Amino acid sequence: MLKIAHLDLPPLQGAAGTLRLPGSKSISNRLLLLAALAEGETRIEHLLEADDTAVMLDALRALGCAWHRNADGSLTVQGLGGHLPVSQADCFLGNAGTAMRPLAAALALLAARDGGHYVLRGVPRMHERPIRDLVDALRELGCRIEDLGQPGYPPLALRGPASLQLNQPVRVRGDVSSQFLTALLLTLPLVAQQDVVIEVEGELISKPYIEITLALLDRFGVRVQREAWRRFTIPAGSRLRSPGRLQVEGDASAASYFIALGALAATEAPLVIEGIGRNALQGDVRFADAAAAMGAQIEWRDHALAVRRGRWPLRGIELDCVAIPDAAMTLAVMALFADSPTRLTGIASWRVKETDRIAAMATELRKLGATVQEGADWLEVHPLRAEDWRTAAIHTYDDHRMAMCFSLAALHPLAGATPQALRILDPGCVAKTFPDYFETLFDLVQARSEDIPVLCIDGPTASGKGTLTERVAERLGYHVLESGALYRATALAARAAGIAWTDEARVASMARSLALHFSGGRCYLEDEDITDALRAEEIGLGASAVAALPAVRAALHELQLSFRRVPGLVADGRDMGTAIFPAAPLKVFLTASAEKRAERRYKQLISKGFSANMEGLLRDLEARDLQDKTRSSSPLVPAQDAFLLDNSDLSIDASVEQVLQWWAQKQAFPA
Ligand SMILES: Nc1ncnc2c1ncn2[C@@H]1O[C@H](COP(=O)(O)OP(=O)(O)OP(=O)(O)O)[C@@H](O)[C@H]1O
Ligand SMILES: Nc1ccn([C@H]2C[C@H](O)[C@@H](COP(=O)(O)O)O2)c(=O)n1
Repeated sequence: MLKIAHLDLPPLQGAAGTLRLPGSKSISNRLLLLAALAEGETRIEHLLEADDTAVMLDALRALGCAWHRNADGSLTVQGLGGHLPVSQADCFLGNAGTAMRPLAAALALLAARDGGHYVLRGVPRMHERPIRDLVDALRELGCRIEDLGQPGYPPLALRGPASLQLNQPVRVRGDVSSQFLTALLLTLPLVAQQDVVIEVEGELISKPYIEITLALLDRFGVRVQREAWRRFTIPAGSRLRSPGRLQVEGDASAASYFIALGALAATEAPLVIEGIGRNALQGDVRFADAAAAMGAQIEWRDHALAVRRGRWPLRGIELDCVAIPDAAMTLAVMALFADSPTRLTGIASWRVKETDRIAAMATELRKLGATVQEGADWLEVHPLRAEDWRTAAIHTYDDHRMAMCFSLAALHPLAGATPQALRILDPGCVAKTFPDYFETLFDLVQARSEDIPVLCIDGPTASGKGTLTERVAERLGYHVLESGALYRATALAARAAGIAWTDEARVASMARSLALHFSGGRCYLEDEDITDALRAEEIGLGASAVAALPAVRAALHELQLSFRRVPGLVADGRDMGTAIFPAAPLKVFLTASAEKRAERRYKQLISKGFSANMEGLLRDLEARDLQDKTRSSSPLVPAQDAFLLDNSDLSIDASVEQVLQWWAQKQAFPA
């Protein structure tokens, strides 16, 4: 997950491959609540692991519900059988509407029936998201609900006991958010000693979400009778009973970004999206029809969608998006790639989501140069013409969907006109529903190699290149190439095979076939974790020896280039700026006095439990410097255009800030 201030995207060119969607947010949080309230134990597979489910799980635990993760990643919830073991709790629900609304209903009803005092609160934006319609419906039933802040908005206190009036139908508005009706449907079975009737006022929006609610209630043994979309009856004697085991389907709203990606950029082969298919429960899967209307070619499979570019440019459409409110945001960005305007209507609910999404979308699309008109419940986006494109820093308003859909703008053909397509501010906000969104995207997209930025950090041993590289890459969300590890692995593998480090042909042949891979900060040769073995001083000397052989350097050249992947690379070594990435936009040559470097290496070895001797280290380090500087092939010298950084008396943090400052000066968006 990227926890950085901003993410710079290079112009993207194509997309291919297969991805697995995270679990649906809407299904995950409904299932968690039902499983917690039901009788019996429920095992949930493919549950979404993100901020919105984390706050729900924390709240359930605070309410006395036990749950645990299983070795296979599934989650087991011990149902409470409709009775809370705690009579007081204060729950923080972040910005998760799918947790706030149903928990408010559940706790209001249980407090009324059994007594208790519960508080629900969230982040400041949650306290601006209306809940009055639900609170009014619950008050009409007799629940005692206190507004702790602005009336009609969280935070709320839910108290009891109170006498529940279930003889009359409970009325709830359906035209602001369907989550109010969902909250009542999920929780009224807790008090259904008699038939409980819910009547919807106004035209119900987002009906597919109610279908999800009804389908899940059915799995928990509650068969709600529905008359049109106006009247719902929970039969007397309804009880929530665990079905035992359940699977969460992939998130259909999250699928929209990849359906769009396929439509925009899968020109060779389809992009395969696993986790939803033709029998998907979620209404947002119908986003695929909208994308098809714009020109996407979509093959529906049982549990996957295969999407490729069809009509190009895309076709502008006019669509009532009331059934696909979340996924519809993606259409607004696709509209930039069309040949006629796209008009999205029925999106009034965007105004009360994580942010005012109509205003946010219009503002940010305009930053890219698009012409956009907006109304109370509609948005019209015009195709982005060549002369209008502008690279922009996209504000995401702490809204995961803003970050995800705007990343697609980097595919715009005009984005290639600038070295940096666009900047996404606060990309970490995707953690709400899709913590690995950007990593998933980067695995699927392609860019011209020369468009992918590289920062080179070269310098002598123990100058701190590796440390600086890691920190800078972390701050930019870029990949890392620790090229010394490739020479070290070659030396290690040669020694294991009994090949002398001076045998150029055999060592080079070994380097060409190295089965190396990096994962979770560890380095593997075949299946063996060689991370620690690589750091032995002796292997460092061996690496220096094999690195002096031109055939070995040539053998490792391609492998090093293959690390240049979207969104960017920070490469550390001796010849990154001079030989491997000579056109890199930023080259840093990092040095420190030999004494300081020996002292750092000494401390490093001792802290890892290795024995070390200062004089010996200084001697080895100077010998290595000499060998690296004087070899004929790619010697250790600063590139002509490198910035020199002597960090003998500079802390790690100060070195990182210096490099980031140099980098910012090279960017379209200086810090
Ligand atoms: N500016 C600094 N001040 C003090 N210590 C530092 C500084 N930069 C790095 N170090 C420390 O120096 C040690 C060596 O750093 P690092 O392993 O990053 O060097 P390196 O140049 O990558 O070495 P090698 O080329 O041998 O892999 C580490 O323990 C690191 O924490
Ligand atoms: N780009 C590179 C990287 C490393 N080497 C050689 C020279 C070093 O002595 C040895 C080990 O590197 P380290 O892990 O200490 O960075 O590998 C090189 O020649 N070119």
